[in-house]
Amino acid sequence: MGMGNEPVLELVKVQKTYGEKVVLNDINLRVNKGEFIAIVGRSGCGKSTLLRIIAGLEQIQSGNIFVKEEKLNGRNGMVKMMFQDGRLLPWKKVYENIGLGLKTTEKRNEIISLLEKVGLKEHANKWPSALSGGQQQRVALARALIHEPELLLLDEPLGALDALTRIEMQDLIRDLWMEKQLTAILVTHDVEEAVTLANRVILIEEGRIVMDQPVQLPYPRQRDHPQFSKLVNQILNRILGKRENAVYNAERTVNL
Ligand SMILES: Nc1ncnc2c1ncn2[C@@H]1O[C@H](COP(=O)(O)OP(=O)(O)OP(=O)(O)O)[C@@H](O)[C@H]1O
Repeated sequence: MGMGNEPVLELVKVQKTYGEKVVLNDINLRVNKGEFIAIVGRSGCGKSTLLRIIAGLEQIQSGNIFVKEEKLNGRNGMVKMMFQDGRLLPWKKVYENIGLGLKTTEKRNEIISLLEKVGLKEHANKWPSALSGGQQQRVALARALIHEPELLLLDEPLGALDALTRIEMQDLIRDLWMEKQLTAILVTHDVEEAVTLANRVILIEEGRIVMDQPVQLPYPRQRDHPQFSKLVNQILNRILGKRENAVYNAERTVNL
């Protein structure tokens, strides 16, 4: 993976408030091309708000955001977001959902190729309601990728899926990230998922970045690798803070 020094995203002293409440405070973050960042933290710490800001869906009170060294000002075609619920249009067929916003003939081959890559070639002409939750998320992923975004934002995209489908989707996301040399930011509750996918795990606590942990294990990540569970443990213990005796049980799914 080529992770150069070319910045795709830069946040400088970003502050976000809702009324009196400071939701994000002095956020400084630089993401280089080809990186896969995972953002973790307790519920309500500001993860989704951060992603929505980067997507240009929320205003900030102070600071600056640059995408490809261009100042971000509202929504930007270079950034695409995928949500926990696929947000597919139920009255459009699968291939139409992927091609939303494109002219009918435009990118036809790319749509077909993406359908193949996400394993849905046979389902191109179906309605979204005929697909499983996991398949719908595959469509949502293809829909984000058809625009060849400079930055892919993933807001807990696998949160509603069963454990097995989740692992399959993690593999798919990793493969596409590698193949297309994507730059991605994933918000997740699942520390194991973060360590499976990311080259950096960022922890937010009460609106501040309190940890920026590189993950140097080779891909594909082996969940039974001692370094893997060690790192998962370390991050979980950091999140859990003062509870010193907290022991992570790898057999259990931990939701924060
Ligand atoms: N539109 C809004 N108006 C007021 N407060 C908001 C709004 N959106 C979010 N907040 C508050 O901002 C804080 C951060 O919310 P955010 O959704 O970013 O957290 P999160 O870390 O993504 O949580 P979760 O993991 O539960 O999704 C929370 O205290 C939340 O109540």
